[in-house]
Amino acid sequence: MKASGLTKQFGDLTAVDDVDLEIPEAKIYGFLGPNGSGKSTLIRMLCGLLTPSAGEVEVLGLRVPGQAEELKRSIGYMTQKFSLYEDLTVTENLRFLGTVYNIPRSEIKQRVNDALEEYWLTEQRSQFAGTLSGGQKQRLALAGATLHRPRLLILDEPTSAVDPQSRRDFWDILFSLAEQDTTVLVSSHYMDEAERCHNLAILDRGRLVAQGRPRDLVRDINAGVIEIMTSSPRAARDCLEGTDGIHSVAQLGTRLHAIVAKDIEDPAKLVREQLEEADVEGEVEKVTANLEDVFVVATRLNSEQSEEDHAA
Ligand SMILES: Nc1ncnc2c1ncn2[C@@H]1O[C@H](COP(=O)(O)OP(=O)(O)OP(=O)(O)O)[C@@H](O)[C@H]1O
Repeated sequence: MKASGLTKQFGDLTAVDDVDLEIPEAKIYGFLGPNGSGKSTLIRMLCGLLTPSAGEVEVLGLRVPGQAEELKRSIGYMTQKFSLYEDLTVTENLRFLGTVYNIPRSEIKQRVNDALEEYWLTEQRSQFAGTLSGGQKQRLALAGATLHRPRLLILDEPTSAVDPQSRRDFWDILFSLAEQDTTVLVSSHYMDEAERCHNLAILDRGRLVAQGRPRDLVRDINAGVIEIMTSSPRAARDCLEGTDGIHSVAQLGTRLHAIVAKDIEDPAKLVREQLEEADVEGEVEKVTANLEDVFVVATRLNSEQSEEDHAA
């Protein structure tokens, strides 16, 4: 799957700005970005649900926008909003979707039974969808989105309303779908979810600011990451923020992560000196970056680039 020069304008707003992507098949590909960064707009263009203002997509051997109608039959789509009928039972919802997808009548029953089993909903089969728990609703939505066995599955922030255990279960299902040859595109603003994807694109204000395997992104981060263990995180933060060469400081419990510009030769020394000057005690250590650090650096470089573009 390949996209080139993909752009979407809504009036004056460029929601997606000249994005090139190469997405491998039968893998889970994640889109990470804050609210409004263009994730939904981008994935909707990738699967032919939204016509791009410019650019092209080649997916499952079809071209979008030209062959978007044909493509729609091969995709499954699930959004964060529960879109099934609350006053139909689990089975009725799935049967109904079977007819929408034009699955032959003789096959629907078997498919629905298989889906109930695969998505652990057999016990709830006669329950009204509206009375399911958050995690069960989400599995039902996924069962519905995959009933016609799509080769491409699109999930737009699918796990925003469920607890961590349900999220883990959900991801187990996604991995087994990918193993069965389904390409999965998933948008999220959770770092722990992004970490699970085989590949990841980071978006910021419509631009693609980084892409790669999560562990490569973390390894190749363009900055030094310094961890500070301190009993006065507030004071440490105050003295580090605004220091030349320190891009940002994020608090994770009693630890702080300071992201230091890559041209600073000894980032730990810079942090130590700042703390000493402000009389704040703490242990300082250079650490391996995490995805949140990658995200901070990528979005920061993007704002600097935007400012330069603006000034030019
Ligand atoms: N149909 C539309 N008309 C006008 N503006 C739109 C439309 N759809 C999206 N936008 C705007 O485009 C930008 C990107 O929105 P999009 O929904 O793609 O972001 P997102 O990263 O998916 O955000 P979220 O995490 O909040 O879902 C936003 O500023 C949004 O207001």
